[in-house]
Formats: sequence, structure tokens, C-alpha cells
Amino acid sequence: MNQDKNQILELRDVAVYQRENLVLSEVNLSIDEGEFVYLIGKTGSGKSSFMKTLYGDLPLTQGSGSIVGYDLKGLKEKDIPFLRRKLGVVFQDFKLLPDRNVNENLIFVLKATGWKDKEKMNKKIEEVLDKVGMKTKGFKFPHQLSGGEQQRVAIARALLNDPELILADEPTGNLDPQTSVEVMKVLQDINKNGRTILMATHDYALLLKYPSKTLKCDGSKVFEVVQKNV
Ligand SMILES: Nc1ncnc2c1ncn2[C@@H]1O[C@H](COP(=O)(O)OP(=O)(O)OP(=O)(O)O)[C@@H](O)[C@H]1O
Repeated sequence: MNQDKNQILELRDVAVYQRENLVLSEVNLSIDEGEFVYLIGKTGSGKSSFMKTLYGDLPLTQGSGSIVGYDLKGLKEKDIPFLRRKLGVVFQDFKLLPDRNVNENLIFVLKATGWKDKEKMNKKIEEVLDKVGMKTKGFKFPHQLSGGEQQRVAIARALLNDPELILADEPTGNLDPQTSVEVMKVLQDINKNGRTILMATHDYALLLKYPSKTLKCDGSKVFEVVQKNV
């Protein structure tokens, strides 16, 4: 038994609903600190609903779950912003604010999460942009960046509050294969530095290139698969 590892996520007998429709049931799984875990499954199999449950967008009404120290079952509306500070969420469509440049996008998030000291903010922004290879692009507006660059900025944004877990929902879904690999390398790097990552993806080429623990949504269940069965 491995008692040394910190559990970042644990779900027991969880069911996920979209309104009254059961999307997933009997979900039992855990993720340890430092793991890189894929979540795969066909369109409509429940990957996004699963992710939404983890970041408090869908309430956990059945079963029990804890994530980065928060009890998902008892989660109150007012706890959600604090939970999200301990999670870095990355989406397929980047979700950068189009009316401000990269630096301003990042400052916006820092301010919204309680940062006040200008010097510390600037230092943090430089640090996260450096991590994703975008240090020189802070003055650019989102529309002046390629899709891959925008996603790297979105990953930098996810890193701002040193999250314990990064939830990436189809982060390469809008990118061409080569750019996908570049973004994946950034995520791999971040994981090698100790950050835990759960990534929903359709991209089997990435799975083959960067094999790792894989969970599959299928038939309203989530289970671990070995790669040859993927
Ligand atoms: N807001 C919603 N209201 C009602 N039903 C929803 C809602 N969002 C998703 N669903 C349904 O829940 C099921 C799971 O959808 P979900 O988006 O979680 O799947 P997914 O695996 O992420 O698919 P994709 O890969 O296409 O994003 C689908 O049957 C979908 O129609």
C-alpha cells in the first residue's frame, strides 16, 4: 500500500447528471499528486460533464468526492472561487479576453483572485509566461497570436495561483497536430515539475506519443484502461 502519496482527487460511487439525465454512474477513482492522467471517450460520453463536476460547475449530488482538499458534496457557492484557485482550468477554446493583451489578461485574473502588489504580480506574470515560452509576447493581443500561442497563454493563466491540479478539457482540440504536440510538451514539462494534470482528450496520437495513466468514459462508466485497449 502506498501511503506516501498525497491524494489530489478521490471519487466514491459518484453519479454525474446533466439536469435529470444520468451521464455517469458508479464512478470510483483517485488521482495522486504528480500523476498525468488522460480522460478519453467518445463525443457525448461525459468527459466535459465529469470535468465540470470537478471544478464545481455541476454539483455533486450523489456519492462522495474530494478534490485538492475540498469536499465536493458539501461545496457551497461561496467556496467555488476558492476551489478554482487551487485548480488550473484549461479549455479547448482558450477563453482569453479579446479586448486586452496577454499581460492584461493575466493581471485581470490575479486581481480577481486577490493579488494587490504590482511588483509581485509582474514577477508572477513573467514567471508563468516564461514557463510556457511566451515571455516576449506579453504585449500581444489574443488575435495577434496563433492558436497554439493562445493556448500556451491560457496554460500560463492556469498556473498563476500555483494550482495543485490542472484540469485541461480538450486543450489541443482546436490545434493542428504539430501545434498540439508543442502544447503537450508544455503540459508534460509542467507535470515533470511536480504538477498533477488531468487532461480530457480525443487525440489518440498524443496518447501514443506520451503514454500515461488513462481513464475512459464509456457506457456511463469511468474506468482505467491499459493502452493497448484504448
Ligand atoms: N447543459 C446540458 N444540459 C443537458 N444535457 C447536457 C448538457 N451538456 C451536456 N449534456 C449531455 O450530457 C451528455 C454528456 O455530454 P458531455 O459534454 O459531458 O460529453 P463529452 O464526452 O464531453 O463530449 P464532447 O467530447 O463532445 O465534448 C451528452 O448526452 C450531452 O448531450
